[in-house]
Amino acid sequence: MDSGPESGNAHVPDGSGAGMSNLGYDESQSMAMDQSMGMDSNMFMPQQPMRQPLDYHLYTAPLPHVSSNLQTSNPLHSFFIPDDLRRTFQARHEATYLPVGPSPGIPSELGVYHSLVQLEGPGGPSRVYGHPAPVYRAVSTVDGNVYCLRRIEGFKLVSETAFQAIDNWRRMRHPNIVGLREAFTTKAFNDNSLILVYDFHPDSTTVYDEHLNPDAPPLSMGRRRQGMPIPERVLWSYVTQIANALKAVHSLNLAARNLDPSKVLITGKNRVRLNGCGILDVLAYDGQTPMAVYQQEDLVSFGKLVISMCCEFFQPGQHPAAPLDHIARHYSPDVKNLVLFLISKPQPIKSIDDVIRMLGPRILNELDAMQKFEMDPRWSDTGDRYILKLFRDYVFHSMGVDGKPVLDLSHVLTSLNKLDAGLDERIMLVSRDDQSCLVVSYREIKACIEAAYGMAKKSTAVVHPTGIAIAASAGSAGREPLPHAYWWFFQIIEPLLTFGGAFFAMFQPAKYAADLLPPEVERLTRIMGETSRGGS
Ligand SMILES: Nc1ncnc2c1ncn2[C@@H]1O[C@H](COP(=O)(O)OP(=O)(O)OP(=O)(O)O)[C@@H](O)[C@H]1O
Repeated sequence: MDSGPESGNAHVPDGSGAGMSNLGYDESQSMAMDQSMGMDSNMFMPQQPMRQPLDYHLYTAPLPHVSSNLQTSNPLHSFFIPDDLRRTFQARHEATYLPVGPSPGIPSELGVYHSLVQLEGPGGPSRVYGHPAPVYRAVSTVDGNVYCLRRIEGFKLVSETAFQAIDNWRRMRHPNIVGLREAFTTKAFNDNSLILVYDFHPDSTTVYDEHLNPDAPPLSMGRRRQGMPIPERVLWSYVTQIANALKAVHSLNLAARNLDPSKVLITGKNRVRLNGCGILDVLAYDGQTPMAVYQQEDLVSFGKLVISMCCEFFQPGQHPAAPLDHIARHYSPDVKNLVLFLISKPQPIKSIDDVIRMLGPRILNELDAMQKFEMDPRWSDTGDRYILKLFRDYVFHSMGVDGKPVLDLSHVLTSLNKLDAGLDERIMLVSRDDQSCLVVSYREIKACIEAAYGMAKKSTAVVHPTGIAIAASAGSAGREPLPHAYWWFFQIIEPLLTFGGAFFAMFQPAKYAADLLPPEVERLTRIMGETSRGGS
């Protein structure tokens, strides 16, 4: 493993470079210029480049809505990603890659992690864990990804068996739980610390900070916190997602044990995830209490969490009469019934399944809100789309003779260029199960893409005006070098080809774009742009 801050930082350009280019700063070019002029860049440039804030005001606001405009008239702004979406990505990129100078007391390396940055200023002991529990952002040398490190200060491990639940937590992959990667102890901070490594969710906040904490730090880009009261619709959305997470946790014979507003992370619009899972399994390990006891405690804590989300005045330990009265006056009777069920004594025992049964129709609402479309699994297996699906595999998912994936950018570029030219050259497309085989020309594939794109344009403009913005930016052939435009096209339709579905009727740009524009895609796109400019 590398040691010392210098070699540790050698990994940073892989991740932070992507971020820097987003910020409009190309460090490599200026370095190259300095070197070609025989100068030592360190003489003239600070090691850490000064970062200029982005000129957010330069992004155009949406044009005024004109109701008489025909849907087909393609207003100018429909060709660009909506500004709020762009700002969200920008904020996430900054939160992930913004370089920060060395901080006192923070080691430059910690196991396979380097470039540690503390996410919040030093605080006192955590309300949930009893120990100071700062959170750091760090880059892994193993995969180059950014992770979130939770450090429990001043914790001395007495028995290795305290780690036995960690393996189960590591297996947990759930959309409403922050994934735990690993846990270890360290003396790198000059004390005994426990470190738990979680997935990093940039620009996230907690339910406590978003709704309950009047002194919460400001959000990025001047966004306002929602504060209290939490609208009933949002409350049910949170409750459904937390119940969903608890169901998964209890099914794996685990217990969350830290249901608290500060341990529910908001990682997107109304998307919540249980955070800090597994910490109390190590911290408060006794090796005797059966998991069922902790699971019953989870349900009571869940009830208290719902009360906290309804009444800001609720304090742990307070008698529930006043909060329940408040809930009865401000929310529908179902909320009060749910809370009463959760905090009352079990007879003989209650389970998360009972809660899910009580939520019944609310779960359907949540499902509706998340997937306002009819899934048609055969959509991508029929008609022109099937050819596109096979062509997508041919271009981007090549396999070697040994069955292993091969990433060959020249093959990608050549294929996209031929596609752009609409050559009569024929290629053989084979499905992944080797059961179908089609021989088609680039000209025919091009016609399929144009038909699919035209359909997307027509339908998304009617159903979701911003959908067309994504689709249009995917295929903005006039503004990008053409292979580049096709690249984007495939990035956008990738999940649609994979999952099927009447996507034209339900195109959810925020949902897809959030999944589709990760830094890796951006990095690859840049590489492609550079390769094609280099004339390969
Ligand atoms: N997995 C994560 N990814 C990204 N950011 C995270 C992650 N976990 C926590 N954070 C950030 O760290 C901040 C602090 O989280 P933490 O759980 O310490 O809350 P807290 O209110 O300080 O609670 P406590 O009283 O336990 O210290 C959160 O607001 C969030 O911005």
